[in-house]
Amino acid sequence: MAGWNASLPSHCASGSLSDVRIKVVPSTAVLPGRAPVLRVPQKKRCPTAAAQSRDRDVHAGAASTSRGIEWDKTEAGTPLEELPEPEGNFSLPFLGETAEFQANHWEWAHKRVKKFGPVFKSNIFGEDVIVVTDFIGLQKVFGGDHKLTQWMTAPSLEALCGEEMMGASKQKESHMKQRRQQGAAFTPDAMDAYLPRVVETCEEYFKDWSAQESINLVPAMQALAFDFAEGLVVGLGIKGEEKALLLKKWTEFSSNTFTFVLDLPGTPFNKARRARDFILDAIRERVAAKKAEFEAGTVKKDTLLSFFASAKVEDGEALNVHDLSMNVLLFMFAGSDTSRESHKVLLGILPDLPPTIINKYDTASSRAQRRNLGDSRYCKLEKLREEQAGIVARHGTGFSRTAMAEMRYADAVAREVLRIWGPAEFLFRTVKEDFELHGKRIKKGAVILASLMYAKACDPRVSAGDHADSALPRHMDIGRLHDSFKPERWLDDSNKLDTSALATFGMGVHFCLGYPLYMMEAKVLLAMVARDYDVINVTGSPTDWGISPSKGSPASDVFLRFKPRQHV
Ligand code: HEM
Repeated sequence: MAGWNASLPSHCASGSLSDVRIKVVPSTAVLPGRAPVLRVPQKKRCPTAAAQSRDRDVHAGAASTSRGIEWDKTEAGTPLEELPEPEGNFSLPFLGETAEFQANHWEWAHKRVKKFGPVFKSNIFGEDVIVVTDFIGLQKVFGGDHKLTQWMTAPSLEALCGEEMMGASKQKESHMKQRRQQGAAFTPDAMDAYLPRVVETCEEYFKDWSAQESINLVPAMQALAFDFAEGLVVGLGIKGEEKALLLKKWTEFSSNTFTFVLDLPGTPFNKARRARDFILDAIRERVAAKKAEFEAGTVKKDTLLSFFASAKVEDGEALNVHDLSMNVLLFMFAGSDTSRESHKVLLGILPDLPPTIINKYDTASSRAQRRNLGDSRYCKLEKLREEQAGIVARHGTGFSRTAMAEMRYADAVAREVLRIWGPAEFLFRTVKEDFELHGKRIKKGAVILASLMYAKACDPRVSAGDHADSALPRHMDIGRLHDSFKPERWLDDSNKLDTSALATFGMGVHFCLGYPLYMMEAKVLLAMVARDYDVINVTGSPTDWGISPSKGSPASDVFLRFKPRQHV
């Protein structure tokens, strides 16, 4: 869901922050293998130990996420009241720095980090915010969730998705309970149950795409992500006009969720509210049927809804049809826009993958052959193909938990795409208690804008200093895949890269529940391309991905051709 998290939609540009606050939803349950874990230290340490640990953290960067952080309120033993507040400017009255921030998030942050350090003040969307730009800050902010900080979202999203449900994310007890319940839909067994549908959906789309001369990337990914979300969350099984109408209503809903809460005919909020009601009507019967199936003991657990219906009852509290419907709405919202944005880049960059990933095929003669062919637009997927060839030889062409687990290179490709161009650029929190960050006092009541994107840009595990002179460092530059795109870094344990390095799925207790589901979709997509297709960019010009993931990316239409090839 593009709105759960990070990047603000452009139509929110001029509102006040209280009208556009980012979203996010519920849940703790079963997190994927190397999800970032934030541990609370047992006791406060002396200033020297704290300083040494800080140095270690600076050098280890986000790697420290995986072994826990120190989020005592004061780091150096100085009383909080004596610490200075972060520096920064508010720029123009009312407008603050919104325009500069929106024009280019990288440059805006980079200039200020150089001047004020990694935590600074700004004014965005009419509100004073404290901007946090490095992993140490992210660890403190997200590690402090429910204690130092509190999750926040836009009032409009809260109104549309149910205040009781959204409000649960703000309080520790209700959030943890919600997360336990919802987490039942994201266990490895649940993932097994979703896999056939993911495979079937991908097969249908590839069949359709390969029958066409070319597909327009953005609308194609919109349809695919909606099908994934609808099919996996609720499983209506609708086709044709009925599905097209639901997608239309879904688009009306999701593109108008961050707005002023003004329910008058013609307002964006009104459009979103009406679309929401249409969707709830469309799913209500299905939801009621699933609940009845569960009560009769005949439920087949193959969608998130079926797990929610079961888990809630197993937890001692049966969810009624309305609550289940709101869960469905929320999870479709959480999963569809974010996945759409990510799949778009995942498939969109394939024709431009650099030969550096080719491995043993990247010989002098193959390079010469490519030069002779003179067609640099042909997708260079050899290393992925090689991995798939091995998996098919060992497990056959079907997809199983074991086969998926062996797709390590596909996993690394998906991660590397998200690291460079993850859809969640930033998240918001409110401050519950004063605390110290980088020697500054962060005061209760402040609003924090945590820049996931900038933190990734200066991640010392990846950056190796190439961030010093340029706002957009080479390792994050999607326009220079030869320099930036290195899936191999995820396979080398000495890099200490864990899921925190993606940042785009958040961190700590609100870490994205849908992460394993997204990765499953991404790996099946990559596996099918690698096995069966050449991907050719037929746009006529190289893809311009734009300034940042949330800024109308790609900048113009991209047309891809999926050309069937010989089986590996
Ligand atoms: C590439 C795809 C995705 C991205 C980039 C993404 C990003 C995020 C981020 C950044 C957060 C944390 C927000 C915060 O801490 O304020 C989050 C939370 C969440 N995401 Fe995702 N998400 C993706 C896919 C999904 C999918 C497919 C689902 C489910 C179908 C999902 C469900 C959730 C839920 C339920 C939460 C709330 C967890 C909590 O608050 O405890 N996400 N997501």
